[in-house]
Amino acid sequence: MNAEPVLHVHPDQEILAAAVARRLVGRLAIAQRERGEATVVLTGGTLGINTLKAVAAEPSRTDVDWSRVNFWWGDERFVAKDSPDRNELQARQALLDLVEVDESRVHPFGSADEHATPFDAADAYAEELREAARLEGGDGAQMPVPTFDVLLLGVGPDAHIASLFPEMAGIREEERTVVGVENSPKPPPQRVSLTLPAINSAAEIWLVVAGDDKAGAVGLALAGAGPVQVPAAGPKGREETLWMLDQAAASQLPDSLLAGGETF
Ligand SMILES: O=C1O[C@H](COP(=O)(O)O)[C@@H](O)[C@H](O)[C@H]1O
Repeated sequence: MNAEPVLHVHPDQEILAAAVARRLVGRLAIAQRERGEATVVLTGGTLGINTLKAVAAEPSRTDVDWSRVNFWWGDERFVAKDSPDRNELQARQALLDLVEVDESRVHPFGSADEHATPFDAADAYAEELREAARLEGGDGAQMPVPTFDVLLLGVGPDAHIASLFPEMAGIREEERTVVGVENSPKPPPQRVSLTLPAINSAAEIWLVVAGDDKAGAVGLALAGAGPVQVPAAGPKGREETLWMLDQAAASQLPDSLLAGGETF
């Protein structure tokens, strides 16, 4: 059963990124103690990348054996492999290049150098996820994806998550685990994204959001809007759905919701 959303509000973006980083290190360390490995799904975006920089600066990061962390991505911009727009490149520069990762456990989306279209890249990623699920012995699971311990999501001012935009085909997808995206309202126009059912297979989903330009989207998502109009309303982790916000992003939430959350 999906957990009710949990709300944490931090004073500003910097403190928020540090809090997400500390929590992520702790969660990955626990998963490694329990299962010998840990799996995280990364997000791009300003706060997503700042969180990875905060992990690199976090003293407790040594609690995690980074060579036993599996890295996946929630979405990617369909551009050249060395484009600075790539979420993968930004994540590598922020964290993965600074810790000892095992490259066989790093799973970036294919790039525009490797695939003719974002739809081809989506098919290839779906196959990679299916194979990881098979190796885990999870063939009976509803979605052919491996166990995601933590899946990080940013939220756009239009309430998009990953590369699932309001009213577009991707957010309506119910069968596939990965979709190609064309005509994204946010540049670059071609993208690849996990679908909502794949996202919702994660044990814990953390929506990390900062800035008053996101406050309207956060307010609508937590007020119970529908995911087609407000994609950020859709994520529901199997064990936890955690919203980690700064005060600006939380500024349009009603007092009744804020009272049920934790303010730091
Ligand atoms: O393009 C993207 O945008 C979203 C949100 O980014 P932000 O800078 O507004 O926080 C991000 O979650 C996604 O991964 C990325 O591809």
